[in-house]
Amino acid sequence: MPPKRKRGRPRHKLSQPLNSRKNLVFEKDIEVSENLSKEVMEYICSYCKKSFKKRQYLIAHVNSCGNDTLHEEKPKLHCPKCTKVFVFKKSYKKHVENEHYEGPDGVCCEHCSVICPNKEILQDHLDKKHNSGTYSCQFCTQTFVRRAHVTRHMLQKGCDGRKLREFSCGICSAKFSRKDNLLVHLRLQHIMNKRFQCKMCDFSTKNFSKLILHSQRMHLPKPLQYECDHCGKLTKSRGSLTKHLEIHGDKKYACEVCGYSTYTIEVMRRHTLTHVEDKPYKCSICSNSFIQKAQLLRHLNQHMEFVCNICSKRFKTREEATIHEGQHDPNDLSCPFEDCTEKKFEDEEHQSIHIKEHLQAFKCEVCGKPFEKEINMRRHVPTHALDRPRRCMYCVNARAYVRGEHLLRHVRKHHADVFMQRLMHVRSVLGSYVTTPRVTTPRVSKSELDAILNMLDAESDRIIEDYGTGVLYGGLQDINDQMEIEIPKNEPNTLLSEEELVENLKELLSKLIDQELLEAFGWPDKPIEDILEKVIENCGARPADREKWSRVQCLRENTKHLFIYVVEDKNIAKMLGTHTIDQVIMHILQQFIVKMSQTAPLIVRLLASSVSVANRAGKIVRDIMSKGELGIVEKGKDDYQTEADRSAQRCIIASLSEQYPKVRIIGEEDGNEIQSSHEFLETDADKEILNLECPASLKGIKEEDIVVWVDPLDGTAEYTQGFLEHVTVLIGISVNEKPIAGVIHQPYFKAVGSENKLGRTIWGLKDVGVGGFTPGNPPESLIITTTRSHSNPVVENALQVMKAAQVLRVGGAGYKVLQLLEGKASIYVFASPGCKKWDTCAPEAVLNAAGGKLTDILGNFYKYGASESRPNKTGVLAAVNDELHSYAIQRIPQELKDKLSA
Ligand SMILES: Nc1ncnc2c1ncn2[C@@H]1O[C@H](COP(=O)(O)O)[C@@H](O)[C@H]1OP(=O)(O)O
Ligand SMILES: [Mg+2]
Repeated sequence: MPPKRKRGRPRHKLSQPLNSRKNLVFEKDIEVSENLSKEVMEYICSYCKKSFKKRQYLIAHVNSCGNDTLHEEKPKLHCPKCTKVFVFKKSYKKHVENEHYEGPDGVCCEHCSVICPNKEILQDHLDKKHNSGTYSCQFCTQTFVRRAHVTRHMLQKGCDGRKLREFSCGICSAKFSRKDNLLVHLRLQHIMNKRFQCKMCDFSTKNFSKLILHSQRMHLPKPLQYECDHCGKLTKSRGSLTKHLEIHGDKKYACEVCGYSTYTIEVMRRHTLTHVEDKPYKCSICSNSFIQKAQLLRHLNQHMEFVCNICSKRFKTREEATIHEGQHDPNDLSCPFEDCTEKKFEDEEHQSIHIKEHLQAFKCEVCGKPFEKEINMRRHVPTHALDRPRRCMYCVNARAYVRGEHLLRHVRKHHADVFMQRLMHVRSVLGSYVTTPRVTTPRVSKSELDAILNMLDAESDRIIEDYGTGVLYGGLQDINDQMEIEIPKNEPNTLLSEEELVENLKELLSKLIDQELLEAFGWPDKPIEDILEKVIENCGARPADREKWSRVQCLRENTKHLFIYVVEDKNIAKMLGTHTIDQVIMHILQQFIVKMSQTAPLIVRLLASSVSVANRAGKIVRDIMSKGELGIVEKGKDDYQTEADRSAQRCIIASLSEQYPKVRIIGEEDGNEIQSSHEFLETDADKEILNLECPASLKGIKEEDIVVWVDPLDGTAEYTQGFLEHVTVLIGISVNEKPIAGVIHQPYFKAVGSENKLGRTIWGLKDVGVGGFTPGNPPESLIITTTRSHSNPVVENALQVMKAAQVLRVGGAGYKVLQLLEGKASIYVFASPGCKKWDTCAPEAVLNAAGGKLTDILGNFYKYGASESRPNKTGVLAAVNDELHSYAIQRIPQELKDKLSA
C-alpha cells in the first residue's frame, strides 16, 4: 500500500539549492490586500533569520549574506494585537475577524482578551483554548479537544453503530475511509506513472513529497542549530531550545501518584500514563497497552513471528513459514542451517540437540548464558551490572538489587508495612482505594507496582542526595525497626573508618580465603581492593565499578559479594538484611575470636585475655592521669596508692575472674574481694595470642592450678611524679608456683612515627617466646638498671660491686625488665626486700620466655603459690642470660647475702 498522505498543511517549505542570484526562486507573491497593514508583514532570510519589511530588501540582503544555497521563506504576518504569527493571509484574516472583532455586537471571552463576533465562535474559542479535553465520545469514552473532532471520530470509527463509509480502489484492493485519500492513491499509484528524479543524485520516487523530504535531508546544508549554553546541546529551533532549557532548572513537575519528578510537563504527562491501566495504544492480539505508538509497533513485532517447525527459522508471515517448511525433507538428518559445517547426524535426537544450539544464538557476553530471543538476552545482561543498583533503604545495609522487580519482591516480603503504605497511597491517588486496607495478599497490578518502584527509587535518590554518596548504608528504618535489630555485643553501630575497614578486611580475607589462593592474587603486597576483586571474580561474580563508586563503597560492595558468593553462609546472608556491612564484618571476626577462644588451650586463652585486660587497665591509668585527680593514699613509707591503682586492679580482677572463676587472682592493692564492676568488664581476647601454638607441656593446665599475680600500676611513685614511661601494668600467670606466662603493658609508650598512639603490650609464654616488642642484644659494656625511688646503702653497696660501666635508675620492676629485654641494660640489681610477688611474677615470666633469668640476690627462684608470702624479702637479681646472671651472683658479697636472708 502506498504511504498515506499526511494530514494538514505540509510542514516543510519547498526549497532548492541556488548557485547564483539568477537561480533565486520565490514563492508566488502574496497579494497583500488593502485592509492589511503593511506593518504586520515581514520577509525573512532563511539562512540568517534576518527579517525585512520589503521583499526587495530581502533580495538585496541575499547578495551580502554570503550564502550560495539560499532559499527564501514566505513572508510572515504578525498580528499587531497579540503574539500570533501567520504564514497564510487567509488564516491571519480569519484570526483578526474571529478573535479581535471590533464591531459593536462582539462577545468577550471571560478568560482572555479575545472578542468574537458571535456566541458560536466564542464557544469554539472556549472549546479550543479553555476547555481542552472535555468532549468525549458517548460510546467509547474517548475524549477530544473540539466538538467537531467527536463527529469526525464517529464517522471514522463507527462507534454509534452506523456502518462506516468505505472507499475502495477499483483497480487494486486498497480501501480508504476518506475519499480524498482514495483519490491520492489513484493519482499516485495508477494514473501518474511518472517518477520524480532528484536533480542532485540518482534518487527517484513516485511520490513528490518524498522527493522534497529526500532533498532536504540529503542535499540541504545542515539546518541552523541553536546551542544550549549550559550543556552544548544543539536544537533545530529556538522553541526546542527554550523547552530544553527547562531541564537546567528544577524538577518542578512531580507525579502525585509515585513522587517521580521531572523538568518538563510533556515528560510528566507521558509519565502519568504509566499509572493508567488502559494506555492509549492497545495491542489487538494480547492485552498489553502502550503509551507511545512506537512502543506498540515494537511490541507487535513480537507477535509477527512464524516459526518453521523443523528448523525453527523465523518468518514474518505464516505463508513464508509454511512454504519453507515444505522444503524440508523429513528423513534428512543433516543440519538445516545453510552456513553450518556439521552436516550429518546419527539420529533425530542428535540433530535436534544441534539445532537447539543454533537457536540459542544470543549469548550473554558476561556469563555466556544462551538465549533464543535477543530481547530475553538483553533483559538478562543488566543482571550482571552493578552500575546503579537499586537499593532498599529500609534495610540497615541498603541492600542492592539490580532488577526493580527483585527490589519490589524484597520490600513486599520483608517490609510489608512499607509496601502496604505505598500501595494505599498509589490507590488513593488513582481512586482505586480499597475499603479493607489490611488485605493480607492484595492483588497488585503492574502499573501499581511500577508506581511503588518509582516511589522507592525517589526515596533512595533523596537519601543519597541528602547524605552524600559516602553514606549509602543505613537508610530509612523506623525507630521500631531499629529497636528490633539486635546488634551483637561488641559490634559498634557506627561505620568503620577507611583505615579500620581495610584492616578488618585484611583479617577477614586471611580467615576466610585459602592462604595459597590469596598469595596467587598478590597477597600481602597488593592493595586489599585488588585482592578482594580477584577473589570475587574467581567466584564468577562481577566486582563493583571503580569509576562509579568511591574506594570505601567498592570495598563494602565487594565485601557484600564476598559474603554472598564466596562465604554462602545462611546466617550471614540473613544478617545482611538487618545489619550494616561493617557490622557483619566485625561480627564475623568476633565469631572467629569466640570460636578460637573456645577451642584454644586454657593457658593461651588466659594469656590472650590478660593482654586485652592489661590494655584496658592501661587506658584507665591514662584516663585518671588526664583527669588530674589521682586520689593518692600513703600505704606505708615510700609506698603509695592512687585511684589509678585501685581502678585498674578492679578492672583486671573483675574481668579475669568473670571468665576464669576458678583461677586464683592476687592483686597488689587491698580489696581483692572487690566486687566485679560491669563498668570495667573486658571480655575481649587478643587474637594474635589466641593463634599461638600451645606447647604440649602447657595444654593440660586447669584453672585450679593457676595463680595470677596482678600489679595494676607498677612504679606508682614514678606515676605520681610524672615519670610516666616507667609505669607498667603487670599480670603474671603462675602454675605450680612457677611463673609461666606474663604481660607487661606500658600505657605511656610512644612508638616512633606514631606518637599519637599511646601504649604497647609485651607478653611472654614459656616454651613459646615473647611478643609485642623488638628484642635487643645486651649492651657491649656492663649496664646495670636499678631502683629510682627505693634505694638504701645496701642497695648501693650491691651496685658498687658489679663494676658496671653505667647504672640506670628507673622506676618499676616491669620497666627494668623491659630494659633488659630491649638491650638497654644487662643486669637488674635490687638488694632490698621492698619488691612483692606481683612486681616480679609477670617480669620473670616474660624474661624467662626470652631466655633470661630472675632470682633473689642469693640466686634462688621465688615461688608464686597462692600461700607464699607476698614480699620478695631477699631482693631481685635479673639478667638477660645465665652467664650474666652467674656473674652478678658471684659479685654480690656473702656478707650482703647473709644480711638479706637473715
Ligand atoms: N620500699 C618499697 N615499698 C613499697 N614498694 C616497693 C618498695 N621497693 C620496691 N617496691 C615495689 O617494687 C617495684 C620496683 O621497685 P623500684 O621501682 O624501686 O625498683 C616498685 O615499683 C614498687 O612497686 P609499686 O611501684 O607497684 O608500689
Ligand atoms: Mg609494683
